[in-house]
Amino acid sequence: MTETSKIRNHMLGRDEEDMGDLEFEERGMRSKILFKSYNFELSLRFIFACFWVRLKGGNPSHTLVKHDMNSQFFLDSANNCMLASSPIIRRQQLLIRSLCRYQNRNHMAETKPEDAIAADAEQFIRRITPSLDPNRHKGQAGKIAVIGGCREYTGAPYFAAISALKIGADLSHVFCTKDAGTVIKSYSPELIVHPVLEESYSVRDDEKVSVSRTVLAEVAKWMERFDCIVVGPGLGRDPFLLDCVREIMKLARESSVPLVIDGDGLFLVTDNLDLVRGYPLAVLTPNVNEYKRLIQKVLDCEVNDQEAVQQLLSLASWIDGPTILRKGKGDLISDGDAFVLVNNDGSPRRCGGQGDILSGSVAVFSSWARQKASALNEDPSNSVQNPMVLGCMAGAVLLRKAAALAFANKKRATLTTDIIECLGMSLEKICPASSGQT
Ligand SMILES: NC(=O)C1=CN([C@@H]2O[C@H](COP(=O)(O)OP(=O)(O)OC[C@H]3O[C@@H](n4cnc5c(N)ncnc54)[C@H](OP(=O)(O)O)[C@@H]3O)[C@@H](O)[C@H]2O)[C@@H](O)CC1
Ligand SMILES: Nc1ncnc2c1ncn2[C@@H]1O[C@H](COP(=O)(O)OP(=O)(O)OP(=O)(O)O)[C@@H](O)[C@H]1O
Ligand SMILES: [Mg+2]
Repeated sequence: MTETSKIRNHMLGRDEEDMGDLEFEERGMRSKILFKSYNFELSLRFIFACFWVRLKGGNPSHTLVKHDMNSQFFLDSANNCMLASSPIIRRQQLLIRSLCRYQNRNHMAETKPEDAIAADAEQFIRRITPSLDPNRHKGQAGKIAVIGGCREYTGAPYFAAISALKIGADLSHVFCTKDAGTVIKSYSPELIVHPVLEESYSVRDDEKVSVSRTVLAEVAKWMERFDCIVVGPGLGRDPFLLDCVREIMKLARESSVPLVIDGDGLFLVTDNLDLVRGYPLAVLTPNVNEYKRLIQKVLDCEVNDQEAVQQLLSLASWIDGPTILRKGKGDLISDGDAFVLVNNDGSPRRCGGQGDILSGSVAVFSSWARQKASALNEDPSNSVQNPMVLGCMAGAVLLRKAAALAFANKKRATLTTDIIECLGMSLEKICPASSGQT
C-alpha cells in the first residue's frame, strides 16, 4: 500500500462522507503529497494522519497542506511541521500584508513604495560592496564562472561573465563548448574561456562515458576556486551536454559552491529538482516561460498572477532552500521565508540578454553578501539576512538602474551591450569608488 493510500485510509476513519471537499493528489517525486482543503479541521486531520503514517515507518519527504488562502502547513523531510502560527508562516503573512499595504498606499499616491524599497536596496549595496583597498589581492573581490555557450548562443554567457567583471569581480571564467570558445574569446580578452563542453553531435556513443569524465575533471580542477557559478546562459538543450552539466552541478553542491541557475540551466533543473532541492546556496532566476514550467512541474498548476506572492512563497517552500527570483515587470524574490519586490525604473526595451546581465550580477552580489556576512559573523541560517536573497535584490536593482540609464541615452536603439556599459556608472551613483567604505 502506498504512503498516500495509508494516509487516506487513516483519515477516512469511520465517517467517509466528511471527505467531501478534499482534493488529494499523490505526486511523483519522492512521494510528495499535496492536500488542499477549505476545511480547517480536515487539514489538521491530514497532518495528524501524516504523522501517524510516518510513525509507522512511511516517509513522504515533503507534504504540503493548503487550507484556503490564509493558512498553509508544510511538513518537511525531518517531519517538522510548520503550522500557521509558526514564525515562518507569520513572517510570510506579514510580508504579504506589507506588500498589500504598499500597493494600497501607492494607489492613494501617498508614497512611492518602489522608491523606499530601492533606497533600502541601495543602502544594502553600499554595505556589501568591497572597498577598493590597495591591500586586497586579486580574487578577493570575487571569482565567478559561467557554464554556458554553445553553437547557437555565444552572446548569453558573454553578457553574464562580462557583467560580473564590470560590477567588480576580479576574475570571470566561461566553460563552454568547443565551437563557442573562440567566438567568446574574441568578444573580450578579459574573460578566461575553457572550451571543454561537448555536444552529442561531436561525440560517438562509445566515447560518451570517457568524454563525460574528462569534462567533469576539467571543471573539477577549478571548482573550489569559484565564489559562485552561473549555470545556463546560452547552454542549449543538447541531452549529452545537459548530462555533463548535471554532474558538474552535483560536484558544485558537494563542494558548497553557490549556484545561480538561469536559462537552459533552469530547463535542466526543472526536470531534475533534486539538483537544488534543500540547497540554500542556489538561486533560480526564471523568466516568464521558465517560471511557468517550474510552477507546472512543482505545484502542478498554472501561474496565478492574482496570487503571485503566495504562489512564489509556495514554490520556494516546495523547493526548500533555493532563492527564486521571478523576473518581470517587477522582480519578485523569495527563499520561501523572506519576500522582496524590486520594481525601480528599468528600460521599456525588452531586448534579449538582460536576464544574462542579471545572472552575472546576482552571482557577484551574493558572493559579496556572503563574504560580508562571514566577516561580521552573521548567522547564515537566518533567512532575513539570507545573502542569496540580498544578492538577488542588489542585482535586480542595479540591472534596472543601468537599463534605465542606457534607455535615457539610446532610446529605441538600446541594446544589452549598452546596458552593460551603464553598470559601472549606475553602481558609482550608489556606491562611489572613492567612498572608501568597508
Ligand atoms: N544573445 C544570446 O546569445 C542570447 C541567448 N539567450 C539564451 O537563449 C536560450 C533560450 O532562452 P530564452 O530566454 O530565449 O528562452 P525562453 O524565453 O524560455 O524560450 C522562448 C521560446 O523558445 C523555446 N526554446 C528555447 N530554447 C529552445 C531549444 N533549445 N529548443 C526548442 N525550443 C526552445 C521555448 O520553448 P519551451 O521552453 O517552452 O520548450 C520558448 O517557447 C538560453 O540559453 C538563453 O540563455 C538569451 O539569454 C538571450 C540572449
Ligand atoms: N516589463 C518589464 N519592465 C521593466 N523591466 C523588466 C520588465 N521585464 C523584465 N524586466 C527586467 O529585465 C530583467 C530580465 O528579464 P527577462 O524577462 O527579459 O529575462 P530573460 O528572458 O531571461 O532575458 P534573456 O533574454 O537574457 O534570457 C528582469 O530581471 C527585470 O529587471
Ligand atoms: Mg534568460
